[in-house]
Amino acid sequence: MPELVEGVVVSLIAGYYDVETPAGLVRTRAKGAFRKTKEKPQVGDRVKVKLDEQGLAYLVSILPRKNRIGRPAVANVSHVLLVISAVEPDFSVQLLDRFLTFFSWQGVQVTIYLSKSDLLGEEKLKEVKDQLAYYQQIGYPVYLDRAKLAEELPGKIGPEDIWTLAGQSGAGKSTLLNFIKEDAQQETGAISTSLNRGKHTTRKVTLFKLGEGFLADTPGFSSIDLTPIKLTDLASYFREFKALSSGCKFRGCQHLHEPKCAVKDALKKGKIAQFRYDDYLAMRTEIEEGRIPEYLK
Ligand SMILES: Nc1nc2c(ncn2[C@@H]2O[C@H](COP(=O)(O)OP(=O)(O)OP(=O)(O)O)[C@@H](O)[C@H]2O)c(=O)[nH]1
Ligand SMILES: [Zn+2]
Repeated sequence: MPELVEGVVVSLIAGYYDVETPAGLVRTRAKGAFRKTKEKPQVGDRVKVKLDEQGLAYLVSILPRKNRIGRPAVANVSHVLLVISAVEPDFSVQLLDRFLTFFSWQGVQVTIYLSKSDLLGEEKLKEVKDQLAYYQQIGYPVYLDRAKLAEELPGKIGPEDIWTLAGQSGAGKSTLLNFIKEDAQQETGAISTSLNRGKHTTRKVTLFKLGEGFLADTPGFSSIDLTPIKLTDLASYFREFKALSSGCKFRGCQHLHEPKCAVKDALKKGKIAQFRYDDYLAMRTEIEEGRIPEYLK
């Protein structure tokens, strides 16, 4: 009786799929019949693997995919570590809001890391910190300290979780990834083999074990496209709006000119930041007109 096990595709190498299973890492080939179908297994896919009597392993099916994001693409991303720089490129809540909205739409949770805070003067840094405090308050974990992030990250990655990095070009994704990998390597010698393998496949993506799940071993991605978002859904991706929307008089309230709107009420009282609301309006226009800002391309 051939044995069927479930696992996660952690890398693609010359026609082979390496699958992490409860029994360890298994190098598999896609089954002939399955290869003919259009669907190709991707890194991050949960798959079923059949082990035959000769000890050969075949990837026989892909379980339903939750999402597929980034370049190179990773399937089933559960969390993004969003790197946003204090300078070069300059910190901007507009940029941050667009990333957060995109990931919310994709059903991905976000942890924010502010890079290059060392390059900012005290006064400017305080401004940025104040703005980030708002995001923390609405539920996004925020880190400014790289060492603290690297230390706490493994504990945040639960079983089945797949994390990847994202952020604007030059934000510091590679720098952070290298730091995290070094830190992880010092903690556990066990993952060093998969880390080394990753080094030779920089254009491809590899998942390495971190915490109880995985972190993608690539600098992640910098471009996102918001234009496919349905306009009437946009407000639901602003988490503090969503939390309040049950208090709006109208179901499906877009928080524009509707009477008795809980979101506009909170805005007036200063509970919702004006910059968030302004961004909501700006993004509505962008989606309506089908254009996205230059820095997101
Ligand atoms: N001072 C300082 N410099 C940093 C920090 N993080 C990154 N840098 C520098 O910022 C530059 C860009 O960093 P990368 O890590 O290459 O940025 P990236 O996000 O991977 O960029 P892309 O590959 O273009 O997407 C490099 O010169 C880094 O050395 C930081 O926390 N402080
Ligand atoms: Zn409303």
